[in-house]
Amino acid sequence: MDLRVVVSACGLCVLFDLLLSSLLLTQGFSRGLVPPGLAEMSGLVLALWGCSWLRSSMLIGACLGVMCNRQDGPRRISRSAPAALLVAMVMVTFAVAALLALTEVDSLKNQAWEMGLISWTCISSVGLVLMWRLLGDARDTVRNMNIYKVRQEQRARGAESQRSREPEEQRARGAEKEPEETNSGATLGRLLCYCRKDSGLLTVATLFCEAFIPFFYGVAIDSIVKHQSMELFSRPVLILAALAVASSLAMGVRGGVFTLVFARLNLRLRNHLFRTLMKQEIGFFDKNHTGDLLSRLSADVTQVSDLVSQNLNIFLRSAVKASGFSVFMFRLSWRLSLVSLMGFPFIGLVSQLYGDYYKTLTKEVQSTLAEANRVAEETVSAMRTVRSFANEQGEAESYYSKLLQVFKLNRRQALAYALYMWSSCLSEVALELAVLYYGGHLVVSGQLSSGALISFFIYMLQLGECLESMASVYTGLMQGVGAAEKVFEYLDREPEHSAEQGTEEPDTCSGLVEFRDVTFSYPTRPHTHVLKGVSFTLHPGKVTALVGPSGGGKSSCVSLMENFYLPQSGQVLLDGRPVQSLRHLYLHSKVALVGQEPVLFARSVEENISYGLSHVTKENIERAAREANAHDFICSLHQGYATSVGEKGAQLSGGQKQRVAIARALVRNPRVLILDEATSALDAHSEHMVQQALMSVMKERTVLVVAHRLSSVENADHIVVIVDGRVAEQGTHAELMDRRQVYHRLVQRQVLGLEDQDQRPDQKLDQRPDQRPAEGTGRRRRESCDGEAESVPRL
Ligand SMILES: Nc1ncnc2c1ncn2[C@@H]1O[C@H](COP(=O)(O)OP(=O)(O)OP(=O)(O)O)[C@@H](O)[C@H]1O
Repeated sequence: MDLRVVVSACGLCVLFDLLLSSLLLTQGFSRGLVPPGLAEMSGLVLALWGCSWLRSSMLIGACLGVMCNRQDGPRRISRSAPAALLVAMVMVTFAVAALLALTEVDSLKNQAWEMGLISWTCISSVGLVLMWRLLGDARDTVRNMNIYKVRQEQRARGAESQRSREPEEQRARGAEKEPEETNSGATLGRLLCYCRKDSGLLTVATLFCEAFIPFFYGVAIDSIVKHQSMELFSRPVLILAALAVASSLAMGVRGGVFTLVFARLNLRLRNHLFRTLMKQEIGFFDKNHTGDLLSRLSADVTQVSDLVSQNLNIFLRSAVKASGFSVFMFRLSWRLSLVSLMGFPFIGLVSQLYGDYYKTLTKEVQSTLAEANRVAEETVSAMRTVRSFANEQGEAESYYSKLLQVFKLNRRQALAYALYMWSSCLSEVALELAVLYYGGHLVVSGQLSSGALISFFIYMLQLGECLESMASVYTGLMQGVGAAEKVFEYLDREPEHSAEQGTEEPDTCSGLVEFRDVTFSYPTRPHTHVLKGVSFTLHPGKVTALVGPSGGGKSSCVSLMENFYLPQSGQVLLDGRPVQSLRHLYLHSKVALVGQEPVLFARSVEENISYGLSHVTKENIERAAREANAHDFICSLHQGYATSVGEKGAQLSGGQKQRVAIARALVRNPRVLILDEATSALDAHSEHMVQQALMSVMKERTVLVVAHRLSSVENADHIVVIVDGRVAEQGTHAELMDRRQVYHRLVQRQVLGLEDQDQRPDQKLDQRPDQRPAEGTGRRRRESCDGEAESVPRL
């Protein structure tokens, strides 16, 4: 709302408050405070009138504050909202105390003006809180408009030049949307929506019969103290026994329901989150660490399900019980009820402050824990490298430092909890003493029986427990909301480039692939063009080889053919249709990739070969394995095709893994076969065998070979040389050799054996299977210190 409107509204409220309070006061006094004893109360009534001045000065001060400091003022007012709430609560409490004091003097009917002042004090105290909130949320729209215009002009005047000076990584980060400020209420609402399916189960949690127990305790005590009759006494005792049995039964049912709801919610959230992750574009996985994603999927989801199911259960039960107890309390004594209700808002305020603080801490704990998980995950998955560099101690230290950060946050949580417990216990005891004191006064003055006081006291203790549970639910839910906000962040994420958006599914596919003037940069480095206007064609039935120095952009071409990323300009076409317009399943049944670093799943050989296909016969699997020259070694494994290959295929040699990966591609009978250095891990004999086998399957297909070895390139029908993201030259082996340019130089270097000298030892280590990241694309290249991809002169 606009600042000026809110300030004007505040001014009107102040005026009205002062006028009405003064009117009520003067009317009361003009009656001359007739009833005996009421004159003693004049100080109290004057103090109530004084409250209106306090409220008015607070509001006037706040208005002046926001008007003088339009930028920061509302934010500061918003931050001081708990203090304003506290003042308002004190005023309401004071008004209720005044009401109780007046009841001691005369019937309330005879004190209408004083009652009016008390009611108005309560209403206007609530109004104070509302106006405070409005001031906190108010925005100076005129000023914002002006600032917006100035910024627009500045932007138009050459913000571009400044942009070009920004570091690239920073801009890449900026390209990601700024995380919007999250609203706990909205998150909670969404979480509750997830529990909607369990609403039937959750209502069972509201089963209770404890509300009647204290009442019958009072009846039993009165039957002895007042009536001194065993006959009257035994009836309530029997009822109490029956109630005890029923309430223990209800408690058991609630426990079971809670566990069931937790399991159902956990199942739904995890399933939904994993499916959403599967839909994300490959660039998302380049940007986010595996450890972070796994942390969301496991720790955060469990925490959310646990806290939500547990807290919902407690909240529902406590809310129903609390309303039952309140009814009984008001029936026993409305005055005592008012005294006990006076203290609860204060306890609630402490809980809210604690809950908000706890939510912030929880978010920090989650992020730090995710970082610790990432370190652990990275280390464990690269254990061979860690061992070979003898860096176990270093990794343990870096994991420990992350754990220490978590510990420090946990320590703050512990301190906050201790303070919270101390303050809430203190306020509870103060309240109990106040009720006991006032209750004693009522019993002594004959306004209440002793049995009713005992019943009331038990009700109040139980109501306190219920409200405490509800307050702890708030804290617990805030903790769950902190974790849920992170889970929802992923659940809400729409993939920038969805694999599922293609719809076309042509009946025939000849396998003609065209790159038309393709320019491309990775989402993590949006301003570095990896491919710059690349154009070439892959013809059906022909083998095309993509060669060039390392980091030139060969694998990036493969990624685009697989529709892992979208080019910034230009098109990649399959049979004249852009690959992103084709249906996901269709594209990947026609185009099969054997990656540079094939990743196998921790399943059997057979399951790995038939991966992603629902109906594939054993004969087809064996045929593909034979074509990939893998059948013999698979048969020699102890369980043949049923042998498990271990995590990422760790129980197979590099060459065996590559042959299983080739079989996995061939079993789909693809029109386009991409071999991205697919035979690089094979020894000379195996490579020859695989190539012989591939020769026959290549005949009717479009084949793209990304290779470094001369042997796998020279027989290709067409060779495309890619250097620094551009097509440097293309032609057959003979043509390119005749030209004596880039290709010729690359071949010469390999023939002369210079390649090995150019590779540093760490580069060779990079090729260790345990260090290789995901198949095909997720690879990050080695970089020299200045960030440029190095050009190792390989073919
Ligand atoms: N996922 C990625 N995110 C950001 N940059 C990447 C990514 N993958 C590769 N690159 C960069 O893109 C450039 C081209 O890499 P690409 O893998 O296409 O080269 P290549 O010719 O296949 O190299 P090699 O012969 O070593 O396999 C390199 O500079 C590399 O650092």
